[in-house]
Amino acid sequence: MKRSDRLVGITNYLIEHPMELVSLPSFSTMYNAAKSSISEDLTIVNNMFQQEGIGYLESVAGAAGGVKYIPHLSREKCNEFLDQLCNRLEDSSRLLPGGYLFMSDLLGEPQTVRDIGRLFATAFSDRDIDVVVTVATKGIPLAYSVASFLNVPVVIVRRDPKVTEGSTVSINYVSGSSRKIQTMVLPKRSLPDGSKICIIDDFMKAGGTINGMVNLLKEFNAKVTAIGVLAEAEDEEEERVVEQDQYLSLVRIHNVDVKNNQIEVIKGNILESME
Ligand SMILES: O=P(O)(O)OC[C@H]1C[C@H](OP(=O)(O)OP(=O)(O)O)[C@H](O)[C@@H]1O
Repeated sequence: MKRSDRLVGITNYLIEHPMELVSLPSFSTMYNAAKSSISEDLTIVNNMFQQEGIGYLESVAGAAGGVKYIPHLSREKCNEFLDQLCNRLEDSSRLLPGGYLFMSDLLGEPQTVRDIGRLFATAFSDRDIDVVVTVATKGIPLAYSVASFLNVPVVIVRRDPKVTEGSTVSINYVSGSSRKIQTMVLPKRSLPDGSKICIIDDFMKAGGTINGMVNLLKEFNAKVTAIGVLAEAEDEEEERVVEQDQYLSLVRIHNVDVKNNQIEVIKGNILESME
């Protein structure tokens, strides 16, 4: 097989299997090529990934070694995407009662959801994450996207117990959005003890929902190592229950002026977290 053909195959395989260790011998077998040729191929692919600003190959030495494709958007691509996101969201017709924003159209676009997942994975790929957790419903597509780039499973917290899920753990929390006591439920068998968790949600206002998930996960002796929200809104009435340095947001809803039907949407704090 020619090098040019191998490069197409190797590139596709790595992009399809982010964060997964692939040994050189397995590539040699896949493409019937010497390890030295594969090693040269991987150098070319790594250089191109970095030139394209889509990530890099991490080499793992030793007999059980190999390479991992680490999704990592360049700062330029992150800025470009966040600018587009802010422009699309800064549309006063999206404004909903209570300072909420209609975002379901974005959450229905596979390419937008993929880009959001890739951006969070860029910020979280160096954190030790076993599972991505979200709460039904609007956080679900984002959780799957982030999880696909981190190569980890998704666990979904419900707001009501289902007989089809076995014994469950539940906690009560106040979501600033509805200002009412709500319940969060997670089946006991959902998470191995001590799991390291990335929490993802679409929106954070008072932070009661995020905080609820943090408290629920304490019941599983889980460790929250990353929290990501697509959008955060400043909540005038409610004191934010999640500290600024505990979460990353892609965009921030700023200066909501319901009377004049105006909103300003600016970049969130995610870029500050990246070198
Ligand atoms: O920070 P808080 O003040 O708690 O609000 C953020 C919550 C509220 C809203 O969910 P809902 O629209 O209530 O529920 P769903 O996601 O099922 O649409 C959003 O998806 C976050 O989960």
